[in-house]
Amino acid sequence: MGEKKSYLIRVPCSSANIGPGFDVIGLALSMYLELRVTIAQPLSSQSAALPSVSKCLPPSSSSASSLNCTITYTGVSPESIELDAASNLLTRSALYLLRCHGQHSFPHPTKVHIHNPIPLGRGLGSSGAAVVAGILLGNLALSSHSPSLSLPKARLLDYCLMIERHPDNVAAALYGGFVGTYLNELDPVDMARKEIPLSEVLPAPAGGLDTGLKPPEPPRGIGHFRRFKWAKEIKAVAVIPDFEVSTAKARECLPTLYSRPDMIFNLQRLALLTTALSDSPPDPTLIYEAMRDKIHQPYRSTLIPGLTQILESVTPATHEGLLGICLSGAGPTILALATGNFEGIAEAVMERFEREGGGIQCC
Ligand SMILES: Nc1ncnc2c1ncn2[C@@H]1O[C@H](COP(=O)(O)OP(=O)(O)OP(=O)(O)O)[C@@H](O)[C@H]1O
Ligand SMILES: N[C@@H](CCO)C(=O)O
Repeated sequence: MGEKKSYLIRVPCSSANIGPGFDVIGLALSMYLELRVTIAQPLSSQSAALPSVSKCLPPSSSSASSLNCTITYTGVSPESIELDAASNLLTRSALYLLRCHGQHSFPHPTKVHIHNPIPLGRGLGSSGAAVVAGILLGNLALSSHSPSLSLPKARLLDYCLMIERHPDNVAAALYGGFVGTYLNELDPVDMARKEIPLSEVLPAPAGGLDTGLKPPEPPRGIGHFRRFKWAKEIKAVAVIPDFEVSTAKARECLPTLYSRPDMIFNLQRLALLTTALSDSPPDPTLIYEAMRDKIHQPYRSTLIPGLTQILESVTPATHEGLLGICLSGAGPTILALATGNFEGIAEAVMERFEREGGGIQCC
């Protein structure tokens, strides 16, 4: 084993759905999960041209080495983040990719410092960012052994989609920008492979060398994305309530069947929304209407006190600069798109959370 090389992996948080685009639309925002990674290089690959990294941040907490990988962490909710590589979502995602390629642990020694400002379980794609960062880490570890093994982004998206099974957050996190996504209709064999229980793709904890088992590889081309244009005047304001809503719970409260009028309501708006958000100057009347939704927000209001009142009362007519407003991802964060008056809009949402939501504070 020769020298060590350092790398920086930076993945944005994201807001999914943007109203009517449930499981379709993702918007990357400017808050980043960062990994500072040091991997020992086999002598044969020392000459490979790879990104460099600046100094690591001082760790707040660290783990003993597991599966050849030591994790340190700074950022939000340190008490909720596993520091054992066999249990941490990020390193388990990396191990999934490595094990599909016959490597059962990280190159010895691998050090990963995670700096995470993305609040967990608030609808800002923390898990999507963690999965994308983990798959990028796995790809880095794989290519450190043999640069020719490095996988293209489209294939990395397949790996991400085996773990986080809706494409909106992971596509925005992996590619950046404002994206539309779909899942392909796969042939029956590949479809069955895609539906393999998550516990088999990502066992928790991930076993050590002794498991010897190869996990199910992703079918090729599970999902596809397209980046849309975004009008430069439009900025995002995220109001983050001080409580968590797990995405799993927020999906359980949705119906399995929808009425034709509700589906048509969403399709009509979604068809206009992506263009409306690229138009300069933006049209508040069109965007506010195009961000309305009938297939997830009304059901999620049971988990998020005050949601309905906020969406109905904070409008372009009442708040100058506002274009549209929606639940961010599975919530509870509220996402407002605006051209100005950002603080006034944020204060109005916070005030209504406190009043209508029985004293909910925002952080
Ligand atoms: N950096 C991280 N390291 C380890 N685990 C993480 C990390 N980020 C998120 N997680 C895991 O993901 C969970 C949150 O995922 P969840 O899908 O419920 O919400 P979210 O991704 O923040 O919101 P949304 O999917 O609505 O945008 C956390 O409770 C934690 O278990
Ligand atoms: N589209 C997903 C995003 C959250 O991860 C949902 O709303 O459940």
